[in-house]
Amino acid sequence: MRPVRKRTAAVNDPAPARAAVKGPAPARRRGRTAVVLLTADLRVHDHPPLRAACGAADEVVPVFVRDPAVDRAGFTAPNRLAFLADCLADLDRSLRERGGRLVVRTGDTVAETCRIAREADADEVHTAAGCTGFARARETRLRRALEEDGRRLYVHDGVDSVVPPGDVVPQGSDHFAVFTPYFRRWSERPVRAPLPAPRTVRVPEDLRSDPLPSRADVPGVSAGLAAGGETEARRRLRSWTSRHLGAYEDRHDVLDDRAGDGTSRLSPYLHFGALSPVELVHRVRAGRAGEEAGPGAAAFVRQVCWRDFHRQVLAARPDAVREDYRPRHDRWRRGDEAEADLRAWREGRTGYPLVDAGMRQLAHEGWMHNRARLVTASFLTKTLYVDWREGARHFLALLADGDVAENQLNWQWVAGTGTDTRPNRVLNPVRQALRHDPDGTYVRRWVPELAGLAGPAVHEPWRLKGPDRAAYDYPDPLVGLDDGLARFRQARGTD
Ligand SMILES: Cc1cc2nc3c(=O)[nH]c(=O)nc-3n(C[C@H](O)[C@H](O)[C@H](O)COP(=O)(O)OP(=O)(O)OC[C@H]3O[C@@H](n4cnc5c(N)ncnc54)[C@H](O)[C@@H]3O)c2cc1C
Repeated sequence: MRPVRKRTAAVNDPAPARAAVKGPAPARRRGRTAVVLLTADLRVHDHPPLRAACGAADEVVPVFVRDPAVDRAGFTAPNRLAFLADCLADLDRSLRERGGRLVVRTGDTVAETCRIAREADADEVHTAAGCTGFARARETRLRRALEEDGRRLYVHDGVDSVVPPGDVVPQGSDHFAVFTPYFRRWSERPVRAPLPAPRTVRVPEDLRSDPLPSRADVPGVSAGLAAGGETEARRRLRSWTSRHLGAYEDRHDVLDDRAGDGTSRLSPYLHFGALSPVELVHRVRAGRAGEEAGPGAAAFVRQVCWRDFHRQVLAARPDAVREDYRPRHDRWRRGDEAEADLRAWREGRTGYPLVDAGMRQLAHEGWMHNRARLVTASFLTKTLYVDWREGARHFLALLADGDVAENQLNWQWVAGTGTDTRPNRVLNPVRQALRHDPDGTYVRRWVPELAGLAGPAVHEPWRLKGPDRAAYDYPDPLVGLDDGLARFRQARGTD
């Protein structure tokens, strides 16, 4: 029996439950049970594996496996564990509303999935395709193990991306290496219709489940971490798109987040699959009742495309998690001085208020505005000339949306080892601050020791002299911007 890779329909399909399928569609039989292995797809709406399993079987086992191998790979962090706990609790509630429940197991994902398939006497397992090397290797092992047991694995594409990696490729290559041509082709692709949540999910009664993890049991969580879960994701999607989407094109780079809504803050929900990117794009393109989707929607959808872009790069080049996508022969600074600079950057004490504000927002919320991510990452990799891997590791230790594809490839983009066509550009943190936080509100919020400095003066405290300067307990800049720039240009051989 061969495993089957399923594709949900790529086009608007009036009957989405009959999505296009590669290979034989399983016919529904009485008494039949299917397992749905959930990974980064913690939702009930627009869930192709769940819909397919509900369509094929009388009883369905939605299972999430807490796998120590994921921890060992170094990609778990308190903020994401807490957010995950929220997502699992919410998913369990949604399944219970539909007559079912979530089954949680702990152990090796492959062994546990096979065990539960045996216990439930399920002859098929449905799961979503992943884009990382880790996920793909796990899929291969699962397929083999299930085959040995006489069971069948269905892997569904298009669950955590709008366009699955590999579906849009340039001639003669397995992926796009530059965003703009990818975006053009991506935009031409019709997007399949989102699938409704199943009305009922019947789960066999006698299956054991470990207790659901709880956010309260996770130590070291950021005080300002958002609540996770599909219900919250859908609430946020509704309220943000109705009130702020229209202004996105103009406001997405505004750092002053007193209003807090220049961007959607949906990234952690997308990371855990609490929100479907397919549904997100549909909703945004559809606009408000009776209105055309405007430039805000177009700018937003373009941003969501970056997510798919990185996923298709990583699927083709799994080594880009750790290796330079485009090596620039960097000899990054190492040693005590570089370590001290890195520490100051992590702690938000570089002496550049915008950089420090971003780093402190990250520590407090487990999230950082995209513009601040760009500035803080450029400062580390270019002005301080410290290896992007160090910065990526720190971001992954804190970000609720910390995602191997998006984090590593954005870091590489900023460091100039990735897909940026201008790899040696350096963002000046003062100019960026004056442009994107002109009144200094963002900085004063996150660097309260400078709150006494009114207006844009907060961006350059080093201009103060004598006792005025001494009144502020805030460090001097780690390095002059001109010196940092000269060091970087020399290292890259562009001076
Ligand atoms: C150094 C660095 C590291 C980053 N690490 C991550 C990460 O680990 N996980 C992550 O999801 N994003 C990452 N990003 C991308 C981006 O900063 C976040 O997706 C965005 O800030 C999330 O906020 P939002 O949901 O309000 O975005 P919005 O502006 O509302 O955008 C909507 C969605 O589009 C997607 N998106 C927007 N910008 C990007 C981008 N540059 N790359 C990929 N997707 C994008 C996100 O899914 C986002 O939720 C990183 C960017 C940089 C520069």
